[in-house]
Amino acid sequence: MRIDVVSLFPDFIAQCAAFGVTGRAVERGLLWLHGWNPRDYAEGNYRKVDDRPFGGGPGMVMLIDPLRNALQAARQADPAPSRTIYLSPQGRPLTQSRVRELAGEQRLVLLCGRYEGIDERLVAAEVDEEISIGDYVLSGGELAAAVLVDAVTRLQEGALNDAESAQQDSFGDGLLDCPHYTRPVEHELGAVPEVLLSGNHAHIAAWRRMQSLGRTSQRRPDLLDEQALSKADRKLLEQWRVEQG
Ligand SMILES: COc1ccccc1CNc1ccc(C(N)=O)cn1
Repeated sequence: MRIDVVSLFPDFIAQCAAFGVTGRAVERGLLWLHGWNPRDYAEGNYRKVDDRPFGGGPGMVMLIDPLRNALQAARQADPAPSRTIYLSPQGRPLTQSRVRELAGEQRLVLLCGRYEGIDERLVAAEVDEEISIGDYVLSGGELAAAVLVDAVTRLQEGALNDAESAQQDSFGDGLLDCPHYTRPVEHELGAVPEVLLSGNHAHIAAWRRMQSLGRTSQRRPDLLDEQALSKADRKLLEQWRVEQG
């Protein structure tokens, strides 16, 4: 997958992606990242990229033309069609199911705003969709873009090894993950749940599913509402609630 990022800090995303799973994906040629700086496409010797907001108010707004020129340069850099996404608090909340859809695209062009945002005429004319990574305000869209890059890269074929993709699946099933434990068995902070030491894989799988269901019902009941629970799941959840007391 090729991802072009239009940002005043074009190397930001590439540096975020340079580690771990995404770094490996870049090395394996599964992810191709390129940054485009609107300042390189700005007029005048001050290379102006922002200006005062019409109607008054604090802060600055990003100008149309430097962004538009950078977006066009990014799109023209590769013949494959691309989808332009603007990361903003006004966007549609990003979910794993949306990540799965975007991971299937050949190309994404990510537009990162700074200051108070971007002239709305550019958004209306050049943006295919606005996405928010959560209900909070950041100093720029770059961190949100880096989150999206990470999430879609993990789903590229060959990006994860077997253990990592199994982990991804346990999250991807729409429930919160179960608790995890490792050595030592005994610790001043407590012991490891017996079932995990039993070697009984059916019991372990049932316990993990029960923990995922219980945690989801306790912490994110909204996610549970979306799940059509099987009879077995409802039984496990009931058992978890009894054990919780
Ligand atoms: C004041 O900042 C802006 C105002 C308008 C647009 C973009 C920005 C850049 N900041 C962002 C970007 C994305 C998210 C998110 N929740 O996805 C949060 N902040």
